[in-house]
Amino acid sequence: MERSCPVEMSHSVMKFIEMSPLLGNQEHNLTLSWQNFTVKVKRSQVGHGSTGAWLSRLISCRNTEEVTILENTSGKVQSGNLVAVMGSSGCGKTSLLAAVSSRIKGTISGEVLLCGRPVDGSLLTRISGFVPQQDITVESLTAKEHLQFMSYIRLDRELCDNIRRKWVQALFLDLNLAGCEDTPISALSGGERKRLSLAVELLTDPPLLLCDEPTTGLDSYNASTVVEKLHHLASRGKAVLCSIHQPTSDLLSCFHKMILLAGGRVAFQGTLAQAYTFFSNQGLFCPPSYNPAEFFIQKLSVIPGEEEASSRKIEQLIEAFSASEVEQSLQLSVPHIQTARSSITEISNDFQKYIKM
Ligand SMILES: Nc1ncnc2c1ncn2[C@@H]1O[C@H](COP(=O)(O)OP(=O)(O)OP(=O)(O)O)[C@@H](O)[C@H]1O
Repeated sequence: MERSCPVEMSHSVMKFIEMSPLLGNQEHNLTLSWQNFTVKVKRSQVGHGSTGAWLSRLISCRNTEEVTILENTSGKVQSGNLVAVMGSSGCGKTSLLAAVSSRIKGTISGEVLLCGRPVDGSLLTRISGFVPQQDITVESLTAKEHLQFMSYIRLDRELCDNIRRKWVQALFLDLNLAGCEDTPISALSGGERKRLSLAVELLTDPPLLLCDEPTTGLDSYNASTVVEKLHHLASRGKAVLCSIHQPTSDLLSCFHKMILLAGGRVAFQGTLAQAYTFFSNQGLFCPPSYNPAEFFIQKLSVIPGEEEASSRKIEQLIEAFSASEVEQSLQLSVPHIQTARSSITEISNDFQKYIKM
């Protein structure tokens, strides 16, 4: 049965309607920062050598070891900014996105701050949307059925069907998906599929968006439509943190800033211009015809056969960056207001306004 709009709407429904400026500008002034952030996880340790491995599997008795996947990282993303997280495979891009939005299990030290104030993980998950690398969908549903279904899961139950439908419609238009509303998910193109995953996260209109490698597996046209959309969302006031694998020069220029990771540590963060300067100051000059993202990532990758030498060079770059002016000014620009940790139940009005549901 359809839920019609009651005369007396609940506070949360009113707030949803008032705060549905997806198609207009949002005036958020949010800074998410993380400081001295270290994440350790437990990993199963299978015995070395074929007998050990075989025995471990046989008796299902694996030891676990604690591995550090992010080490002493600091950084920030602000409303209005699209920030790229880059680095070679396994450097910690996904872990960073998951950790700063409190979506990772492990031993975590350091602090995540919202507008300079320490915040509770449940608040972070509620004010952020996370677009995973791999989506989980029912392939036989059409794009519209999927988004409508997700709207029942994600949005306030009191929201009337008329508003819910309009919101879903607005998202389809906004993400250039209007032509494929009735297409089964299994038949969507890679780009449409990514934009549908983005639409699901935008249902709650979060001020903070985290996207894990949204361009992986897409051709250059579809990759650019996805990144342009993220840029557009940032320009309308969202803070967007997005991991990405070696974007083309054109795609990289859509990002306001970049964070380069190596072995779970920050090797650089700042603008593209600052990256050119930093690497040049280290004697690493990106040739004019070269893709800068590829160049920077290559300099931060361990080269097979030259593990020791390349690891030493990476270590030097990390140390040089932590002593650089860019890093020092970044540290100074992150406010740190000493207050008790804000939780979902005791948040101030400042944060309450960011929560939709
Ligand atoms: N839950 C976990 N348990 C054990 N190891 C983990 C866990 N999560 C991440 N790791 C390890 O941490 C490292 C970083 O992983 P992460 O997925 O963040 O890298 P990435 O940069 O996103 O890689 P890719 O570009 O290949 O997707 C990897 O070596 C990975 O195996």
